[in-house]
Amino acid sequence: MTKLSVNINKIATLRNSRGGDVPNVVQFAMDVQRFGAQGITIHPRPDERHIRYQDAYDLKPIITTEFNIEGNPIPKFIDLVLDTKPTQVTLVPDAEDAITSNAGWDTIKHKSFLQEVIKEFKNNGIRTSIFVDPDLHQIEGAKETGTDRIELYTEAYAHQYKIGNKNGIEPYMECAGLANTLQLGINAGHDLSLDNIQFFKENITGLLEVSIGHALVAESLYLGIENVVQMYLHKLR
Ligand SMILES: CC(=O)[C@@H](O)[C@H](O)COP(=O)(O)O
Ligand SMILES: NCC(=O)COP(=O)(O)O
Repeated sequence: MTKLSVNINKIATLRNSRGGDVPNVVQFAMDVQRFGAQGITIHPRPDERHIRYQDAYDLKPIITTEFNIEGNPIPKFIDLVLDTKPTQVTLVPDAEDAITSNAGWDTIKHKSFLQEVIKEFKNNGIRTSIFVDPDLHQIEGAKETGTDRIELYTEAYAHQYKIGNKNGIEPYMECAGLANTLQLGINAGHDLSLDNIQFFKENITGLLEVSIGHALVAESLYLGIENVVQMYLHKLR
């Protein structure tokens, strides 16, 4: 079975755009779990433009499923993760000014750094995952870091699928095959959506978890808008 971890960054983006507490990210996380999601993902960024570090502390007590915190392991992030002890930490090499995550780790170049931080998280009972491009050398490098899992960066797959090229799945299938052989757990994320998720799932053996945020929130707006407009019209009769 593949677990669905809902990334709630975009809920925090909406909240922050007005100040105040609407929508409430803690309530949203509770509801999403009640609706069946098997995990909650957050990706606090250093500028706290969406999820704030305080959100991680507020969410921790209400998460009854799996709590996944993603981010670049700068000292402030490492402290947050060690303090809140999520189920899983996903290390992402994103630049401070990146609009969103745009590359996986160079697991060969950063091997000793990754080994060091992964060891610290694992010593504290936190499962580790590292964000990687679908490249066989990077999967081999990931194994050397000691990580429990990899998260396949699916932006390229999503793009190829959107333009009608289903062959875009092939590098992911090869990497998943190697990861399974190396006994690395497989997660995936970035730009996964209702359109492309089923084909990905059907072709990736051993897919343990997907984290989905941007498309899931946009789809929720589209799929919910008719109902909400009708509710307003009803009140205005
Ligand atoms: C690692 C990854 O692909 C996601 O965490 C994604 O980067 C979401 O982050 P933003 O919501 O800041 O775009
Ligand atoms: N790890 C990927 C993630 O959490 C969500 O990415 P996206 O669905 O917002 O692109």
